[in-house]
Amino acid sequence: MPVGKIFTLVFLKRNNSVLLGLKTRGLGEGLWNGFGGKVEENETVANCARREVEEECGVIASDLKQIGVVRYDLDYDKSADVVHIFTCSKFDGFEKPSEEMNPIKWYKYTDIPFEQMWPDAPKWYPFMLKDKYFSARVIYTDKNTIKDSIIQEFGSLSNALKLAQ
Ligand SMILES: CNc1ncnc2c1ncn2[C@@H]1O[C@H](COP(=O)(O)OP(=O)(O)OP(=O)(O)O)[C@@H](O)[C@H]1O
Repeated sequence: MPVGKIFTLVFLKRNNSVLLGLKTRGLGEGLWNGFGGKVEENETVANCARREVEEECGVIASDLKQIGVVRYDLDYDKSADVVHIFTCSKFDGFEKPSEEMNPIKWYKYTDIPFEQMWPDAPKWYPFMLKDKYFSARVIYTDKNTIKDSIIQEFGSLSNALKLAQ
């Protein structure tokens, strides 16, 4: 399947909590998620991650670390979307809601609202929360139904990223 859209998704971390926002519009509306969006033309993946965090929750990320990638094979539109996953535990400024993510809330790692999130989140969040390099592949038959998924942990980012190609 050819790769279609490329996204970033960033998780800010503090004291065993992760910052999530409720998406107010578009893709994933009404679901809690990290901060991110489509990589624009002539933009690196890391720059997109930094830009989206600032746009969506007002902080400047200073130690963004890519830890994995999730590849979505969408049977219904015959393309694969790729989401590059980052964590960040140092940032400047105070987090605040935005037009796209409102409200925002720090969730304890043990208290993540999976019932109001994308259905694949529980499969790979455990790796993200522990900052383990991973890649995940999720096959959707329609927008709400996962046909199959494979998650693998890696010793290095470069190996984890092979799935994104
Ligand atoms: C089955 N497919 C998918 N499953 C789970 N999550 C998906 C996804 N496809 C996209 N995502 C998430 O959606 C976020 C923002 O997407 P989105 O609002 O479209 O990006 P962006 O802010 O650039 O949009 P605007 O053009 O500004 O509205 C993006 O970080 C990513 O976490």
